[in-house]
Amino acid sequence: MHLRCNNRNCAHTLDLHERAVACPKCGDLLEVVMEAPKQDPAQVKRMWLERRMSNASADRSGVWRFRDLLPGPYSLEDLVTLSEGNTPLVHGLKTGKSTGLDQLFFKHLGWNPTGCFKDLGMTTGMTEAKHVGAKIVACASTGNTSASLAAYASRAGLEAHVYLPSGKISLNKLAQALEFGAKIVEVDGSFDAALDQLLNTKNDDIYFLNSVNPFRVEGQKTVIFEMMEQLDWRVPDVVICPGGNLGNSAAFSKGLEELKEFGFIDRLPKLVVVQAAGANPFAELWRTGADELTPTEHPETVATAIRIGNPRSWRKALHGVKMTGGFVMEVTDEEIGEAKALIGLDGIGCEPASATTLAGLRKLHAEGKLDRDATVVAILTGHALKDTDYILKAHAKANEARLAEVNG
Ligand SMILES: Cc1ncc(COP(=O)(O)O)c(C=O)c1O
Repeated sequence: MHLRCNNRNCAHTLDLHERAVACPKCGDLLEVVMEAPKQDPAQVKRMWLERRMSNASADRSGVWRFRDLLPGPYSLEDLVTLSEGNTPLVHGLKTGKSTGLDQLFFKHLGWNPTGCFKDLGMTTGMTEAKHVGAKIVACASTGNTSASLAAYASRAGLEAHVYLPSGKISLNKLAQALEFGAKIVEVDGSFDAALDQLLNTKNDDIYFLNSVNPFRVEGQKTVIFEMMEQLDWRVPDVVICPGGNLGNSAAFSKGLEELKEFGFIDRLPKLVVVQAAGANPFAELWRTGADELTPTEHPETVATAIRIGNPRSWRKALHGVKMTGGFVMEVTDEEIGEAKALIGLDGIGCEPASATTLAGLRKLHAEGKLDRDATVVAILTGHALKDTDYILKAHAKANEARLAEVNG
């Protein structure tokens, strides 16, 4: 197991535990090259299931339960875990009707310890940070990464610095970072400016934990393992997820590729990535077929978690979309709002960025592009309570409209 440059023309390799986020030769992102488990896939699947019955701390984690396909080995006592993962696949009822799908499932990653999918990559990233002796961990964030980093840093006994676009994140997420004891650095501008500022900080004591960190990707890919287990290893037709910095899409691609390569599954679901129309550089790249991504200079969307103009993991995500025969699309803020309301009425709820998935499916349904018999898994990335301001404003608006109707 080692690190390798993601640029296939470079393919420079490093030791697994070398402290680098980018390739020292060409600057591209790094990835962990995984080896096939020693046991055959059927045995490994059985072992993963058996661990669900165990009360050992490593097995209670819905990430570390899959440690046969994760970096390591770490001593199990050293894992920085909050029993993350173990999130359900929830059947979509009203949402299913609205998309004409009988087999629509939501994989709700918002039901993680800090209310967001970030915990899945943070447990692996923070474990590695501790392993290499880091003292300070840091990230730039649209809110959720900072909340997760702050929580896991506290567990690990490390100092957390979070770089946030000033006034541009949900207060609930800011409150979480404060609650978990992070040092907040406010940056004028967007998430992209915050990430640039952090990456230009010359402090060798800082260990970077944005999703470009290959160890974050490793934990995040276990979403695919858990989803496949929950579907009794019947491969769905479509996995659809929101796209911001594209860490998730990159991680899901890696998870799928490894499962296929190591003989756990024999085909791949289409990976569909949905962006908000005001922050859509990846959708534009897909539409135009360009070779390089052109960043969106002033990203704008109500889905603040994906208000990102320069997604760093676009090459990895593009590889996954192409490999699976999937595609990239965009939806408007209005479509996101309608979809979010429907997910709420299904008793599930999610934050605005997550609702891009249902918005995308509704759009595809309206265009006659969804097969009723398809099994579709929509990834919900954040909990409804992550952005209560959005909900209260939306309902105040709806109430005003109702009042206007009543008063003629
Ligand atoms: C709730 C939520 N959904 C989606 C995303 C986008 O994920 P990614 O950056 O991995 O594309 C984020 C990123 O912060 C998020 O917080």
